[in-house]
Parts: sequence; structure tokens; C-alpha cells
Amino acid sequence: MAENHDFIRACYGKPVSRTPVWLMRQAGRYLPQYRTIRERVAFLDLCKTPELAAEVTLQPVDALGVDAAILFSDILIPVEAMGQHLHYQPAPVLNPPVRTASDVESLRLLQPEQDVPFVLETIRLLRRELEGRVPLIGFGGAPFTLACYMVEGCGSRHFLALKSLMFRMPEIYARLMDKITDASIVYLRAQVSAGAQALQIFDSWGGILAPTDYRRYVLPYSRRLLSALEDLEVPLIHFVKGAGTMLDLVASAGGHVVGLDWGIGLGQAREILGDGVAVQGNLDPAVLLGTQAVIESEVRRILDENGGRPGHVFNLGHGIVPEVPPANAAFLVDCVHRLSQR
Ligand SMILES: Cc1c2[nH]c(c1CCC(=O)O)Cc1[nH]c(c(CCC(=O)O)c1C)Cc1[nH]c(c(CCC(=O)O)c1C)Cc1[nH]c(c(C)c1CCC(=O)O)C2
Repeated sequence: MAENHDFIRACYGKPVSRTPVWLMRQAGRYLPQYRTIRERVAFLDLCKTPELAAEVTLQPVDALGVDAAILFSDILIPVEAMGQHLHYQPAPVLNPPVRTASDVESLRLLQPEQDVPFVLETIRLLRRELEGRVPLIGFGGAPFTLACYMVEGCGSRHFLALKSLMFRMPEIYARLMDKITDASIVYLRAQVSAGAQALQIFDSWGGILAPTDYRRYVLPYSRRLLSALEDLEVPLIHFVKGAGTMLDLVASAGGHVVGLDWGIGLGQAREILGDGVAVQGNLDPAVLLGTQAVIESEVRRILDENGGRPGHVFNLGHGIVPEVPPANAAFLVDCVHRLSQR
């Protein structure tokens, strides 16, 4: 039963035998076994081949001993199914960018079984292969982060195309966000039907807005998404990168766990959030480039900041970077387990 795993218990604020840990982007280029597969398969093909996607999902579970597996895919996979052409170089590029009312109208609503069967098949395969070893996390981008990529057509420093749409043509922006939210609801519900045992919403760019703009242009959609998933009876993790000054708003969107980056101390975040919600985080991924002594003392500091309260899932504050030695990632997982043993 998934409910007995420390990861699921921690998400719900229940007592655990030791602090569970997984790492955002735990499957990826820092692992030589991932690079071996990528030498012969393009990233998108990897995402679309269930046997291979399942294999790379399991690599960090085997190599690091993390307490959860996360589906190997990308937040932009459903966007391709909505009608934008997607490729990676390796940063994602979406064509043509969404800029006008008619661009928004021509986006299709997602039909997961038909449009992204490979995602659902990967989840089914993983549940069989995991045999209950650790829970499987499904995920999606938050509506705002997806809109950032869809409107810019690629990553960006300031996301000015997105912000000009938002501030000049708010009705078109709202229509786009509504369509993305609708697609995300059916997409994430389909992941749980296929067997995902927790969901994480990635709002990688939510922190580029002023809190008042976040409240107005992002929060209503994230809230609608999270509340449409509430009846699924799986933990919902809401990670907004750069949200340190507006964690109260992030928590008000709903969900069981607030993901934290390293821009705020975990203790300070818990002061703001209170006991009603669990937290996930929040080691700076760059610490994994440091010595093992530094890694250990940072783990100790974060566990101390949490102060033994239930409802903490240890994680990085953002994705692991390709330069990290795998031995350091394994050492991190071991430290969290060893230092938090109850
Ligand atoms: C913004 C975003 C994306 N994708 C994702 C986010 C949100 C998290 C975050 O902020 O980092 C989420 C994501 N992307 C990937 C996963 C897999 C699951 C996991 O291990 O966490 C997850 C959860 C695989 C991936 N997604 C991507 C890779 C690298 C592809 C490769 O092998 O070349 C992987 C393993 C490509 C990708 N995909 C994306 C970018 C910006 C890039 C290029 C940057 C980079 O190279 O890291 C979009």
C-alpha cells in the first residue's frame, strides 16, 4: 500500500521512520547510465518509448536509493499534443509561438489516451516494475510555466513576450491560461488513473512576477488545477521556483506539499506556512558539487531547521545539474536517511 511509504506519509504530515528524499530531475545527464541510452536515442524519442522511459525512471531509484520514482517525461509533452511543434536542442523550442487570439483558439484540448498514450503506458509499466518498492510521482507544468514556453517559443531570461501578452491583452492571456488549465486537469487525472501515486506541479517561472501579479495572473489557474485534482486521493506537491516572498499565496492555491527552493530558510518557510501543509526541499543543487563534508553539514542544517516536525520531504531546491558526481547524489540520500533516523 502506497500509504505506508514514508514519502506518502510525509506528504500528508504523518510520522515517518526517517525523512524521505528524492531529487528533482533525478533521472538525467549526471548519470552515466542515462548518457549511455541518450547516445543512441533522442530525448523526445526516449520520452515516447515506454520501455526506455521506464528504464531511465528506475536508474536513480537503483543507483541512489531515493524514496520515490518520478515518471521520466517533460512538462512540454502535453503542449505538443495541443498543437505546437516541439523539439529540443537540448533546450526546448516550440513552434509557432502563441501570440494572438487565433493562435490560442487553434490550440486543441488534450485527449490523453489518444494523444499521449506513451505517458500512460510508461506509468503502467513502472507500477508493474516497481512492485511497490517506492511510490511513483507523476507531474505536469503549472499553467503559468507552460504559458511562458508556449508564448516565448523557448526559454527566456525575462519572458517579455509572455508579460506583454499578459499586460496588453489580458483577455487573450486569460483564454490561453484557461485552455492550458483544462488540458492539465485531464492530463494529470489520466496519470493518476494509469497509476501515478502522487503529483507534482512545476511552476518553474512563477517567481518572475511581483506578488500582486502572481495573485492576479497565476494563482486563480493553479488553484483551479489543484482543486480539480483534490478528489484523486494522491498527495499534490506544488513547487513554485522563486516564491520565497509569497509562500502564503502559493499555499493558498491548495495541495498537500509546498516545494521550496533555497531562497528561503526551511525554518522560516515553516513559520510562514504553519502546520497545515507539508514542505519539500530545499538544498541548493550546487552544494552537490561541493565536498562530502559540506553536503553532510548542509543536510544537517536543513534537518535542524525542520526541527523534527512531521511533513518534510527532503529534496533539492531545483533540478540536479549534469555536472554533479553521482557518488555525491548517493551520499546525499544516505546522509538524509542516516541523520534523520528516528
Ligand atoms: C522547465 C521544465 C522543463 N522540464 C521540466 C521543467 C520543470 C522543472 C525545472 O524547472 O527544471 C520537468 C522535467 N524534465 C524532465 C523531468 C524528468 C523527471 C525527473 O527526473 O525529474 C522533469 C520532471 C526530464 C528532462 N527534460 C530535459 C532533459 C535533458 C534532455 C537531454 O537528455 O538532453 C531531461 C532529462 C530537457 C528540458 N526540458 C525543459 C528544459 C528547460 C529542458 C532543457 C534544459 C536542460 O537541458 O536541462 C523544460
